[in-house]
Amino acid sequence: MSKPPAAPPELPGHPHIAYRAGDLMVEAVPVSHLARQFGTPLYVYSRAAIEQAAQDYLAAAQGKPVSLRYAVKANSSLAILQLLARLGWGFDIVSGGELARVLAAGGDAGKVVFSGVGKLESEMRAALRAGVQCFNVESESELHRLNRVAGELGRSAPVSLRINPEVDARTHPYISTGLKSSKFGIPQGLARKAYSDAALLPHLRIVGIDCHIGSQITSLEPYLDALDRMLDLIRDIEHHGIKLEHIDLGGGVGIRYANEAPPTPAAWMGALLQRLENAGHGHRQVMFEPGRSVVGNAGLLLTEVLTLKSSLERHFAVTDAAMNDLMRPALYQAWQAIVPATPRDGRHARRYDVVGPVCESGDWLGRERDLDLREGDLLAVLSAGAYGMAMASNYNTRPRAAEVLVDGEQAHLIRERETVEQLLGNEQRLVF
Ligand SMILES: Cc1ncc(COP(=O)(O)O)c(C=O)c1O
Ligand SMILES: N[C@@H](CCCC[NH3+])C(=O)O
Repeated sequence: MSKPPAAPPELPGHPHIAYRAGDLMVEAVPVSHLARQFGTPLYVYSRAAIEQAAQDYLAAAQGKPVSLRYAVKANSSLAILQLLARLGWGFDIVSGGELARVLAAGGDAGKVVFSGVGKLESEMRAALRAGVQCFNVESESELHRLNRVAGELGRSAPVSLRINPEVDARTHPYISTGLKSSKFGIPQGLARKAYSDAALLPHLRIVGIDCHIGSQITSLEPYLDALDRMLDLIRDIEHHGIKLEHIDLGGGVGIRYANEAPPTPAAWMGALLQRLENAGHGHRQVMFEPGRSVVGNAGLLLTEVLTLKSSLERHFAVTDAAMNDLMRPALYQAWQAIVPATPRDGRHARRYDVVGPVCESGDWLGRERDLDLREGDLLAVLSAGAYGMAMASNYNTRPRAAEVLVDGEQAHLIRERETVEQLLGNEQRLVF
């Protein structure tokens, strides 16, 4: 007698991604259909999940002096930027390339903040010409450079200074940005001098203050600590006659990859706004730059199992997706759920390392995962909507994956799979 199939896993924290009748579905589309139609590896996003996450933030901001600026670096696909622009979001960019994407997606330059620790003069010029809302400036040197570039263009550059509040965000060290040892921002102790200097530069207009302490933060305390430090600084700076129109508190809340229980955008934003109000700053314009929490759990990476093999010690499932497609596991030892598109009955389950074909021992997507697999099966790496495709590379001359946006029963190809010809086409051969 055959064993009844095991119940498919629940996928908490992944709205619009669920098993139905034994198949993993994104909205109304089984991912197995997508693999057949578009091939693998394939990034798949749910439009409804993105819009729901974006609406959760908008609802939390409703009626409050809050501006939302999506961090383009999390997922910069034009179609996704379009969805957010249509909902009225502005954007947080870190390069001229991201500015070009925002403009191509119909984003409003007047709602763009330009972050980043090393802006090129050409990027400054492009941003000034486009009329961005402000530059988040990270050093004295950048203040002077921006002042000169703005002067040459006959413009005035709106600036907010990014301060390093020196709090431990208690996240992965590579994605902590507010530590004393971090390259980001102006140290707290030098902030007042930087503001006084900026006030004297004729082509700059001070509009705000900014901080960002890191990403994938799942508790409120580090944000509240950072806010308290920023409020102390604001008092000090304003006491010296400099007016600040807005305070930018950086990226959004963390997401559920495994068992994390991050606050909802409403709870998170509510706590920060409450703190501001209690400190007598309730009137102040506040900006947030969420990325991961808008798109992270709205996307998955679909991959086919190419080969099953075993060593004396371990079982390996070699997939057609690799670290060049999804870098987070290799770079941060990040854990992301890996689930089958069509679960089997579990009788042949083994503990697998799910690895890619790239020639690096660090090329793994997940380690020690209990899966019942055959070659040719499809797996989905969940929570891959943020910092997935955006960080993909061509290492090993592997073309980057295609991307599909599911909308109800429809699947729209929003980026074609790269071809090897395209990759080679960028290069020049030597002529002997
Ligand atoms: C300056 C800045 N703003 C916003 C973000 C987005 O953060 P998250 O994706 O955690 O919301 C980042 C990334 O950490 C960032 O560096
Ligand atoms: N790439 C990181 C987040 C980077 C945040 C940018 N400051 C991640 O995947 O978690």
